[in-house]
Amino acid sequence: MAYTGRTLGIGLMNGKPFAFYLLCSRSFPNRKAVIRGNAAYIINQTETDNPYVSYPVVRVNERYAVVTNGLHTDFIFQALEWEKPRKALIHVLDAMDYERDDHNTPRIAGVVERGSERGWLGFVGRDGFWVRELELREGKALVTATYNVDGFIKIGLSNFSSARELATEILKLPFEHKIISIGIAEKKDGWEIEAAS
Ligand SMILES: NC(=O)c1ncn([C@@H]2O[C@H](COP(=O)(O)O)[C@@H](O)[C@H]2O)c1NC=O
Repeated sequence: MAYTGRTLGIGLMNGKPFAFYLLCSRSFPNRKAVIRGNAAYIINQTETDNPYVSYPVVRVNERYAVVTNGLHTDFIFQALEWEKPRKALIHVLDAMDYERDDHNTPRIAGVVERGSERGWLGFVGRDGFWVRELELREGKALVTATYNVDGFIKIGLSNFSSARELATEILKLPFEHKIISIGIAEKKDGWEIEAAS
């Protein structure tokens, strides 16, 4: 598979929604994930002027989990206080647009809802913009990425029963330049967030 860069997915396992993030990077491999309460952050550990390589990557509340490849995580999460996921993704991705870096790197985003078998993916690039509300299928992830994925692809996953197991499974996927994975899985009263590297 060609290099996908930042890659994320949403799906259903054992009847419960999940989401994941897979940080793949050629240029900034020295990163770490920090999980704090209801949020996770990607932190770049080398000196750089690039504004796109450290960011809030996950935010959850008792209803939604949001995962993205940039600062738009917080804006989408906040918009969910007054609008549904499809509208929140449309508004925020349209407002923030793609990254003004050397690659015109797209912004990507995923949202899942506790107790729901529907999920949402969004993408804004220089030449494309889409937001989809999707039916989640048992044992499958719907996956999009910054580079070389046309829309989204469907990937089958081995059974997992925790966010940690999900993060470990995701690291086994055949994507290039994998650095960190983050699993987000439904639990009794919210979401579990775990990272693996
Ligand atoms: N979110 C991230 O972790 C992230 N990592 C790298 N980028 C951007 O993508 C460019 C290419 O990075 P790479 O060669 O690692 O795929 C970087 O110069 C940077 O502007 C990112 N921006 C969006 O994906």
